[in-house]
Amino acid sequence: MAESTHSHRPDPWIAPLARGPLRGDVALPGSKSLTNRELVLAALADGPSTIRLPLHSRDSALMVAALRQLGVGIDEVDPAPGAAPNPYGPDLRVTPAPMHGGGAVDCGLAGTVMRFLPPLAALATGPVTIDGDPYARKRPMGAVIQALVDLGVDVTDDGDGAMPFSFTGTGAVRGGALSIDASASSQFVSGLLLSAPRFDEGLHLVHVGDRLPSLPHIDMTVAALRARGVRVDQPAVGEWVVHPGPIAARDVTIEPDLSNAAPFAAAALVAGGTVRIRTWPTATTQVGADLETLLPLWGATVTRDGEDLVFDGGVGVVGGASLPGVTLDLSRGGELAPALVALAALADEPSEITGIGHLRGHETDRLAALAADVNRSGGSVQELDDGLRITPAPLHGGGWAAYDDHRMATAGALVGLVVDGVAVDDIGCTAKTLPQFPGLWADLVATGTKGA
Ligand SMILES: O=C(O)C1=C[C@@H](OP(=O)(O)O)[C@@H](O)[C@H](O)C1
Ligand SMILES: C=C(OP(=O)(O)O)C(=O)O
Repeated sequence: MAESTHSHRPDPWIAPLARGPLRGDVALPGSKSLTNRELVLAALADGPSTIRLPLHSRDSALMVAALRQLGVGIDEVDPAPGAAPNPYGPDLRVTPAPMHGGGAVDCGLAGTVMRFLPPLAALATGPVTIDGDPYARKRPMGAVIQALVDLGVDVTDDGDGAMPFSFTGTGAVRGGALSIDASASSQFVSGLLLSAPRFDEGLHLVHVGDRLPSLPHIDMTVAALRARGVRVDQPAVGEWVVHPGPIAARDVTIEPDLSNAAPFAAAALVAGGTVRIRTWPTATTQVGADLETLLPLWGATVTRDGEDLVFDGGVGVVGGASLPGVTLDLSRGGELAPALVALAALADEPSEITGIGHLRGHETDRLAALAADVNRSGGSVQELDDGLRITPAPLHGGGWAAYDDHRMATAGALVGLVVDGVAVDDIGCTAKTLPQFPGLWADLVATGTKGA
C-alpha cells in the first residue's frame, strides 16, 4: 500500500524571518473540505456536474483517483466561457456511472477520503479494500467500520478499528436507523450523510458519544446535500434524517480554503502590517470564517474590502508589540489549532485552548506534536485531557517536526517569522491541501519592509 508522502527525508526548510510589517495579498486555492464533498456528491448524482475552482492537492487527488477506480468519470475541463482560468488547476467534470469494485483504494493520509469513500464504495458492486499511508492506519476508523456492518455490509477487518479493511459491495445499502459515536471525528457523520440519499431507506443517524467536534463541518455537509435537492431533517442536536432520493447534478464553484488562510492571516499579528485574503465569502459553512472573530482575540483588526478580507496585525510581535494570552474552546474548529497554538506560543501571557482532544486522531497526534515542537524550541506547553496550556517562554530556532502534517509544517513557518532558524523537517507535506505553500509564504514574507 502507499508509502507515506515521502519515502526519503527531504532537506529541512528554514522558515524565513520577517524583516518588517507585511503587505500581504494572498489568493488561496479551493477548500479541501468543500472539494472532496462535491466530488462525492457529484459521483452519486443523477447526471454530470462541473466543479469549478476545485482544490488540486494530495487530498483531492486521492479522492479523484479513488472515485475513478470505482468507475466514476472525472475529466479536466476548461473554465466556463468568459471565466478567468483557475491558476491552481483545471475545473473538473464528474460523470456518474454504475460503480464497480475498485480493488485496493489508497486514502493516503486524507481523513475526508478515509471517512467519505467507504459508505460510497458500499454502493458499488464488487470487492473494495480501504487502506492508506502507514500513519493513516493509526487514525480512528472504528465508527466507519461498525456503521458499515450495522448497515448490512459484509466487512472483513482485523478488529482494530483501523485501516485496512475490505468488503464486497452489492450495489445497494439498506440504510435506515443507525447510531454511531462520532466523538473522535465529525467526518464519521459527514461520510455517512453524504451517501445516505442513495441508501434504500435513507438514513436516520444518531450520535451517541459524549462530544461532537467540528460541528461547522457537519453543517457544511448538510448544506451541500440540501443544495443538491436532498431532504435532510435535524430533529435534535446530534440527530439527522436523510430522506432517500436523487442527488441533483449541479455545477458548483469552490470557495478558497479559509482554514488554510490561518497561518497567512496570523502572520500579520506576528510580523505586523496587513494581510489581504482574496475573495473571502460573505456567507460560508467553512469554519475558517471563525478567524474573523478569533484573530481579534490576539489583537488583530479585521475589515472587509470589497470581496476580500484584510487582517491588520498592527506592529506585530516583530515590531515589539506583545500578544495577549487567550483562553478558548476550539471544539468548533480543531483544524485551526496548529496556527493558533503557534500564536499562543509567541504570546507574553498564558493561554489555554481546549475542546481539541480529538486532534490526537488527526494527521498526527497534534497535541503531542505541538507540545513537542514548541517545547523543543524553548517553549512551555502542557497537554491537557482535551487541549493544551501554553505558558510564555522565549523561543529559539532548531528542528521543527511536521510529522507529515501540513498544519504542523505551517505552524512552524509562523513561529519562524520571529524565531531565527526554525527548520521544518518536511515543508513538502503542505501539498496535502496547499502544494503552493512554500512559494506563497516566501511571497508573503518578501512584502515585509525593513523599518517600514
Ligand atoms: O469534514 C471535513 O472536511 C473535516 C472535518 C474535521 O475533522 P475532525 O472532526 O476529525 O476534526 C476537520 O478537522 C478536517 O480538517 C476536515
Ligand atoms: C484534520 C485535517 O484533515 P483530515 O482529517 O481531513 O485529514 C486537517 O486538514 O486539519
